[in-house]
Amino acid sequence: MKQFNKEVFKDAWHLIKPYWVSKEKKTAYILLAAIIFLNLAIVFINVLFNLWYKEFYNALQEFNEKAFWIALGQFTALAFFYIISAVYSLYLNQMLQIKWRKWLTDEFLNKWMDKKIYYHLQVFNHQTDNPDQRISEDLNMFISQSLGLSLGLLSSVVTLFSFISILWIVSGPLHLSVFGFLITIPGYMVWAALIYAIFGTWITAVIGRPLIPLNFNQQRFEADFRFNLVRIRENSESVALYSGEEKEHGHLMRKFADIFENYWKIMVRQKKLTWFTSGYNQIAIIFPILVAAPRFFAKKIQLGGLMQIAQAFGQVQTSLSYIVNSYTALANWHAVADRLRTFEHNIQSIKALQSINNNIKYKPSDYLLSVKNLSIMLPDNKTYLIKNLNFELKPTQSLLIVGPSGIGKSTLIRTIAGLWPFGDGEIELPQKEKTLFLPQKPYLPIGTLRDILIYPNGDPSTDNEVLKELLISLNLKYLSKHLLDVNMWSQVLSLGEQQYIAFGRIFLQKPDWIFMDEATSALDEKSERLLYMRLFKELPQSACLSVGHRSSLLNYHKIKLSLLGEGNWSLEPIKKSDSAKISYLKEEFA
Ligand SMILES: Nc1ncnc2c1ncn2[C@@H]1O[C@H](COP(=O)(O)OP(=O)(O)OP(=O)(O)O)[C@@H](O)[C@H]1O
Repeated sequence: MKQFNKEVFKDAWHLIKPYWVSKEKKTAYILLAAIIFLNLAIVFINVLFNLWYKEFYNALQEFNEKAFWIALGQFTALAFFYIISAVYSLYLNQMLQIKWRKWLTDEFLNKWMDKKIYYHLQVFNHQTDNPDQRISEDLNMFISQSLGLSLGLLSSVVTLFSFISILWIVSGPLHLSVFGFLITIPGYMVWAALIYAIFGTWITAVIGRPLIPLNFNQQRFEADFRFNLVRIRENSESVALYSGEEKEHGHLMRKFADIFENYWKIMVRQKKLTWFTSGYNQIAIIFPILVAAPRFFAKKIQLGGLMQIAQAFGQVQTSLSYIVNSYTALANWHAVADRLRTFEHNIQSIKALQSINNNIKYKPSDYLLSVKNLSIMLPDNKTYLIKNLNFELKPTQSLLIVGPSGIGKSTLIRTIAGLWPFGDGEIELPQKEKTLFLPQKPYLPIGTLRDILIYPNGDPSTDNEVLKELLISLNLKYLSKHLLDVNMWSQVLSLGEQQYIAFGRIFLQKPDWIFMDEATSALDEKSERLLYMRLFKELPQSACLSVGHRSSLLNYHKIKLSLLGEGNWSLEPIKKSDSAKISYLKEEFA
């Protein structure tokens, strides 16, 4: 963790400021003003309570029943306003927190999603650990702590100054005789409170300081453990097939051992701290009475005065302790702000890398995909996957990219999609809405099959019957009954079924340009054939670019682009002999 310095506050200000100058600033300022007002009202009511203490206990001491009932009436009124202020101060505080959090979450999601940064964070190897934790927990903590700390400090400072003056007035001077000299300490209870609070909070800080890094680590270990559990859930089938339970169990318990060890240290430290703080708090009840007792027994103050002193002392000591203790909260707040700023910095450096690595020029085109002098490299910007590639693809045409594993076929598709920035050349590409990219493992968002089929560019008003018919035509009749069931479909459906669904998206969304990266690899050859035939029948005008290893794919494409390694490639029409079966297949389908 960094030391506290100007940079820390500058960083935090960077995170705080945007909301307070945003479109929502008016509501935010109104809420903040109301919360500050209510907090100050609470301090004021506490001051009135302090005066009340005097009246009430004096009435008791003097057996004055009338004054007793008047004091009870005053108490009821004060308590009434106190309760209203406390309830609305918390309510409005939470309202401001959630509004601020909503706004900031939206901002962070924008930054993370913008220009495919979430993807490039991984490609450029600028991984930020657990971005999910940063966007959910850290933002939440940052906002609640920023508000909590600043409002808490404000209340404590105002309380401190209000009660120090009261304590000064009610405590009176203390006359001491030291070695024959008469020493007078004016407002001696104020000094007693100061010494007590500073001594107490200093010891608390010494004992409690190691808790700061321990709590910081605990959060990290918990997030790590959770992440590993989620990975098993997402890969449950593979783990089950490998019967990897024992290994996974061992791995998870090793991760949990970090939590356990760290928590043990927290426990031990917390125990030491509780020994001290509970003693300190107990003594705080009796300490002011002890210190003020000599003046009470000397009949210089009444019972009411004694109770008033005790209460004012408590307020001064609590607010002082809060101020001194806030450094713990500040350290936590600092850690959270630091994590959020690192995340933002990483996003910024990705943007910078994106603008450095932008030698591939993308131009919009209506009628063709054109690749000119395209070279593609690995992220080291030295190793060529493809050198000076040139080809064109027009509507109705089909191109098949072939080559050994790891040669760069998917990377070419990524480059055409604008995801891979390492290289140079020129790509003319139809608009995004007219294209559909199908990866080998289709992405099925969590939701209904309806949501999945219309993802990403489908018409949201598509009739359910149309979607059911589509599923039936894809040999997925049994799924048509579950069109509106929410499920983690990517874990329920076989990979082949998922590839069928991905084709369903093509038939539904009818893109003019279809890019398929081994999109039929999990299907049997007959299914593959039927899907391609249906594609040519229903979307005769569309252009299709596929990547694949299977020779059967030659039947469905007119041009072959072979990647040969070290950047070399060849482009040739697919010979009739290669695709001899195609006319027969067409007939079969018709
Ligand atoms: N994010 C990345 N960082 C570094 N190297 C990468 C990254 N993604 C891919 N590569 C490398 O780029 C090369 C080409 O990968 P690509 O996925 O394009 O191969 P492919 O021809 O599609 O292989 P396959 O047929 O197995 O799918 C591989 O050597 C791979 O390791």
